[in-house]
Amino acid sequence: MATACPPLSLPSTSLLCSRGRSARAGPARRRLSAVRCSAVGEAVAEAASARTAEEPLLVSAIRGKKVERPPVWLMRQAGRYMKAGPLLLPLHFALEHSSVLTYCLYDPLQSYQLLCERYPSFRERSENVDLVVEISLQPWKVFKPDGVILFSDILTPLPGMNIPFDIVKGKGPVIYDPLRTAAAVNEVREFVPEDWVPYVGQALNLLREEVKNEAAVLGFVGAPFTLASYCVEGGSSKNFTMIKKMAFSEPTILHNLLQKFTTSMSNYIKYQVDNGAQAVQIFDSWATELSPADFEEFSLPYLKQIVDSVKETHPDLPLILYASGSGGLLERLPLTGVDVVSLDWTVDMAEGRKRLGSNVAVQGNVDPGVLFGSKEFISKRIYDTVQKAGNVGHVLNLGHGIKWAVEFSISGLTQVLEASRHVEDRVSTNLFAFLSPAPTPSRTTSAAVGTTSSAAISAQVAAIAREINASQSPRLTPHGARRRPVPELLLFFSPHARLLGRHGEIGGSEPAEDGVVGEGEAGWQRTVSPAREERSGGGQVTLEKEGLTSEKEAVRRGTASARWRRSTGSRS
Ligand SMILES: Cc1c2[nH]c(c1CCC(=O)O)Cc1[nH]c(c(CCC(=O)O)c1C)Cc1[nH]c(c(CCC(=O)O)c1C)Cc1[nH]c(c(C)c1CCC(=O)O)C2
Repeated sequence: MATACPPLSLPSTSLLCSRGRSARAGPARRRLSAVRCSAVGEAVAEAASARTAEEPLLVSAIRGKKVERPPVWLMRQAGRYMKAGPLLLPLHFALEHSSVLTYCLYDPLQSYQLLCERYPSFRERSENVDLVVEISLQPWKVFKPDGVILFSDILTPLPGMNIPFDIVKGKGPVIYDPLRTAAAVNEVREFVPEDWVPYVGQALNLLREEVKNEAAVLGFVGAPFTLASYCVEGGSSKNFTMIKKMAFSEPTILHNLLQKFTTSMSNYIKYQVDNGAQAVQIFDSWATELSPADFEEFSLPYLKQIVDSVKETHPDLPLILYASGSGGLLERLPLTGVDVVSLDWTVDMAEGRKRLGSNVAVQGNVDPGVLFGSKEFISKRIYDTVQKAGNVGHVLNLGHGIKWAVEFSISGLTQVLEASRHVEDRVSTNLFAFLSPAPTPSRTTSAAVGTTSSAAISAQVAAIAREINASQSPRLTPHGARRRPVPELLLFFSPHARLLGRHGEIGGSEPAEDGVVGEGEAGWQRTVSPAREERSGGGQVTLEKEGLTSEKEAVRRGTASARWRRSTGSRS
């Protein structure tokens, strides 16, 4: 068998704002809340205890506490749907302490796509700390879901287990030497995350710093059977012929492999939580290819072993189990000991609840295809799901990941405002999470950011709409781009926006040196958070407004060039 490739070591200094970052020497152990994860039934009793700032809504909901609304996040929220073509957004912020009007042509809905162009290798994107943090944060900054999932893959640990793999565009995962013999399985090593994926620990730590407790930082791993299916099949599979052949003719070999994944994924979950993950989802996507009897032999015992091992050292860590198409296995899934079972949309939520029993919370289960529907249709389906799931122990999510073809409808604040007027119950905030970009943390509007009340969101959205109207910005289409309507969307300044802004066509040339990109007239300014600035060795990256004759001109010229300047002056 081929030897495993070493972890990609990418020069993160060439990216984003990471100059001189000092990664933590070791995993920072974070104390999770002392509240034990309890059964849904019991939890109602302790429901009076309100969520604290120490605990994100999602974690509270999983613990069975009564929460003001079901938390929401979307599987595959990082990346997949951010597929639209180039788009230039004129943005208008009146900064509180400055008369300078600041613009941003950075469109986060674009940025995953742009990053893919610049970093076409999935492994590169998912193994570089800066990119992982940036991509993980993109959907959170735009939509403010209650969970921020690490941008990574279930297969990321494979090289560390001596199983070389890659993800090939248009093809998916490829395992170069499929594991089909006892000898090949013997070569598989136990995974030591600290040695092989230090970028995962670093990224999780950074995500916790960035997200604070406004959302839960979610880690994830693949389940043994699902990982084994990729390794034995050599990649994605329709019929799972090879792994079934092994299971039914040489089960000992498969059990040996499953045990290796079990020990390794237990370690990996512990590593993730030690570095900041506040809940971990176990993906057993392909376990449902097994008959119930075979699930009991080839998946269930290993899942249970992982849960037992993790709960022994990390009893408070919420564990979520997802298996797509799990209707036939539903009663068996809680036997793993997980805290949450994620349902797909082929199961009715109310029936699913009954079948799972009261000792487990549920996640799901809106059909991802519903996102192709009208806003009214989406609202109705969300409302149904929330009602059927009940008040306690529900995390609203899709039944599977966002489909490739979905381009989120963010077609205007007016429409969203309209929706907010008509939807007045607790579903409304979830509706916002699905349908609208999160309000922007501009200084003028930051007061309401982070609140979950729909009234506050409406007020903020109205303020943003007024800002946009007042500025009467021209609607632009970038050079060479297909003409399309510009969403009236107010965006944020990401601490990582430098690279993205450049790709958003505000500057044309490559950086000569960190922070210096090119010459031009349009003016931009962004600030680096103190924490990040410290990590980047001090200094502030600014892109300043200079030589503009009008706002309109700034936006127009923004497509051509801009001047980035690195200043080491004071923070603004
Ligand atoms: C296409 C693919 C990859 N890796 C994998 C596939 C599926 C191939 C198949 O159907 O057999 C394997 C995989 N990766 C993940 C799962 C479990 C979830 C599922 O059932 O889809 C599975 C089965 C989690 C994930 N895989 C990824 C995440 C990222 C975090 C998030 O959910 O946003 C997770 C949890 C990211 C990922 N992983 C990959 C890409 C291209 C991306 C980024 C964009 C996208 O979502 O398509 C490569």
